[in-house]
This record gives sequence, structure tokens and C-alpha cells, in this order.
Amino acid sequence: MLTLESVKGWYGSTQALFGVNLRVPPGKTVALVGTNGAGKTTTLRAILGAVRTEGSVRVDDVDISAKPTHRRVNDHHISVVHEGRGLLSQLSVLENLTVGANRAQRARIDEVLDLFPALQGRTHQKVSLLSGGQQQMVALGRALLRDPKYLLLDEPGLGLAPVVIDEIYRYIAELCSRGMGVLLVEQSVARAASVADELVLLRVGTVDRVIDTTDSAQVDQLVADAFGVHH
Ligand SMILES: Nc1ncnc2c1ncn2[C@@H]1O[C@H](COP(=O)(O)OP(=O)(O)OP(=O)(O)O)[C@@H](O)[C@H]1O
Repeated sequence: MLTLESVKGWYGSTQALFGVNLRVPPGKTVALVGTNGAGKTTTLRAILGAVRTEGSVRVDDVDISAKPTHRRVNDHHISVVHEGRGLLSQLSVLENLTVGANRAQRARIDEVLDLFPALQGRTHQKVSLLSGGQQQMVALGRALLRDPKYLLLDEPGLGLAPVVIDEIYRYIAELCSRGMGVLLVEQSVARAASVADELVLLRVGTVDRVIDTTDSAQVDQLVADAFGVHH
């Protein structure tokens, strides 16, 4: 379980999180939704230790909140795909997948490529020559090569065609079914509801509501709310 308890976060002297509580169980997808500036990305950064925080972040009952980012990622098996993907555009698919990976992780390359047939046969192409969806697959692949227990995804569908987003989310569902816990930032409440087990609505840096996506009345209410409007 990835657990946040009373997590506060700051950018310099500006407070962006005011006590976020959150649980991501293994094998489940939790989606963070909310208006622009609600604190979704900052919550991911707080988990990674990329902003100054107070409160507790735990992975499988170990408190990681005092650890630096690289220890959180490497020792506690958290992988992240940032908004905008963070790929090295002049390097090949293979180089992007394996940059910074250790030997054991490199050994998993075929397993990861098996997940993404669209990348097979393109491993030596520069990523700048790939479509947006293919680039997102490289970014996901790079995160998966680390064999994460918990995967953090910041708007994986940003800028992609709906059919490509569907494909990306199919991969994510497959990974979840293998036991990975996924914490997802998604602008579209309707899409989040279709892929996640739970929706966490953030408002001004706090959790406003947690909705089980099997509760369709509550989901419909949220989609109908101003918060549910895609902006
Ligand atoms: N680098 C930064 N420096 C200062 N303040 C920031 C920084 N990044 C975000 N903030 C502030 O922190 C708050 C939360 O921002 P955050 O990016 O987490 O929101 P979000 O819910 O992810 O929004 P969006 O949907 O627009 O990506 C906002 O008030 C924002 O202005």
C-alpha cells in the first residue's frame, strides 16, 4: 500500500497541499481529479520528495518521507511518468528505455517491448520521429523497466487522440491486474471513472471527496459537477 497521511507541501513559502490523505492499494488504480491548480501534480511530487513536505508518505508500511527522491524510487520501487513525458528526443527508443537502468532492469527489455507491439521494430529509431502515442509508450516502457510496485502517471493522455489514450489505458489496466498500484492524474473525470477503481477529488490542496467508481450515482454526480467539466 502507498499511503499519504496529512501531507502538506510547499513551493518556497507558497503552500500547495494542506493535509492530503490517500491510499493506493496494490493492484488498484486511483485517479486524482480536480480543477487546475488543485494540487494533483504536487501530490505526485510530494510522493517523490520533489517538493518540501510535512506529514507521512509510506510504502508498504515503511515511512519514506525523509528519504531523497532516488532512494524512494530505487529502494521502494516507485516509477513515474511525468506530464510531457521527459524523453531524450535525439536518442533512440532503446536508449531512452534503458538510460540509467541497471543490468537486471535491462534484462527485462524484451518483456517490456512485448507489451508494446507498436515499438517493436522501432527500437533504433529516434524518439523524435515517433507519434505522440508511441512516445508515451516509450515513457511508460521506461517506467516499467524498473519493475515498479507503484506507478505514478501525470496525465498520460495529454495531447493524444482518444483512440490512443484508450490503448494506453488498456496497458495500464493490464499492469494493474498483475498487482501494480497506479496513481494517476487525469483531467477528464469521465475518463478517470472509466479506468480507475477510485476517484480522489482534490480541491485547493485537500481531498474533497473519495468516490468508488462502482458507485455510478456518485460518479455521475461528479461528472455533472463543475469539477467534472473538462477544461
Ligand atoms: N513550481 C511551482 N512554483 C510555485 N507554485 C507552484 C509550482 N507548481 C505549482 N504551483 C502551485 O501549486 C498549486 C498546485 O499546483 P499543481 O500543479 O499541483 O495543480 P494541478 O492540480 O496539477 O493543476 P493542473 O491540472 O493545472 O496541472 C497551484 O496553486 C500552483 O500555482
